[in-house]
Amino acid sequence: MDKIKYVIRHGLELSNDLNADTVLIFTESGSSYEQYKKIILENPKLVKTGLKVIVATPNSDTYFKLKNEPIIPILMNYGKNSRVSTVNQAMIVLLENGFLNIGELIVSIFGTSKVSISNNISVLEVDDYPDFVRFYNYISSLDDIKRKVILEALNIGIELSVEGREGKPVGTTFLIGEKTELLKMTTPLILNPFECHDAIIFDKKVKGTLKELSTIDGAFLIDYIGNVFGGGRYINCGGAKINLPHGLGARHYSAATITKYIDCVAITLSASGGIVRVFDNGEILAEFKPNS
Ligand SMILES: Nc1ncnc2c1ncn2[C@@H]1O[C@H](COP(=O)(O)OP(=O)(O)OP(=O)(O)O)[C@@H](O)[C@H]1O
Ligand SMILES: [Mn+2]
Repeated sequence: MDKIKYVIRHGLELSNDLNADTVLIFTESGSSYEQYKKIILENPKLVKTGLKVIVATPNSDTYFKLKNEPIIPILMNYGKNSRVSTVNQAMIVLLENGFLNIGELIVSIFGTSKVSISNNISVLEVDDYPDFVRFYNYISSLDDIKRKVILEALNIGIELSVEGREGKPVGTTFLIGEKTELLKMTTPLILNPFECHDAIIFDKKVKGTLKELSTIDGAFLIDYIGNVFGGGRYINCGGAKINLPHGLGARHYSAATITKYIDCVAITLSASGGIVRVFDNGEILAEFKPNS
């Protein structure tokens, strides 16, 4: 039996022994999933009834093939990330899409030719991610479109944290709220790159533009239905009593402050460390460390 099969069978046996709720398989080409199918054909008992099988791939062809399979496929750009940050990113994607619930136990498996069992199989508990759980509870209380806009901005922040720009780390701020209020509380540092453009955050071209423009100073303004209507905006409000951990500077204080003054959500990406933070009502609601 070739090495990948051992790793996957080992992962499935572990999920069985632990009575896991979910098995999360990572595959680029889809070959690990093919191996999984062969193994369960030979040992059907390895997949307990009710076990959720999720297959994550960065390859869109593989993703479309998986869509016809009796599993949950997810397309996520994890590239050459470390296994730990890939699993972290997958947890965020799965929680965002409601594929995982609080209290669940997950066994994640990377089928790979370079067998280093050490980081090919990991056991994760959703509750080990209190930030995710807190954020998950908050985000699931929002109406559908608002939730999707915030998650999309978060995704862009997380991808930017992993990718940087021209090989360098970037920092930026996304403010999601009511247009007139956000415009009132911010001033333009540059001519508005989104002026007279119909820019919707879900549009791939807009996502690319936001990533490209993340190198400029200031914040992006997005309304609750996803229109990106401002960029390079300076948050012009201070004086609120804000308590943040040491080491955070003006980007984070301004993001926290504006969420204290008006009803909006701020998402920051720190240029020093790549941590993505979500602010609501002057506090850090969640921190995501995609590169940890
Ligand atoms: N009031 C503000 N409104 C919008 N953007 C701001 C504001 N203050 C700072 N920034 C942005 O944050 C960038 C970094 O500033 P600073 O280093 O003080 O923040 P920080 O919280 O330490 O963030 P980082 O962790 O990214 O360094 C600035 O170059 C600017 O682009
Ligand atoms: Mn700084």
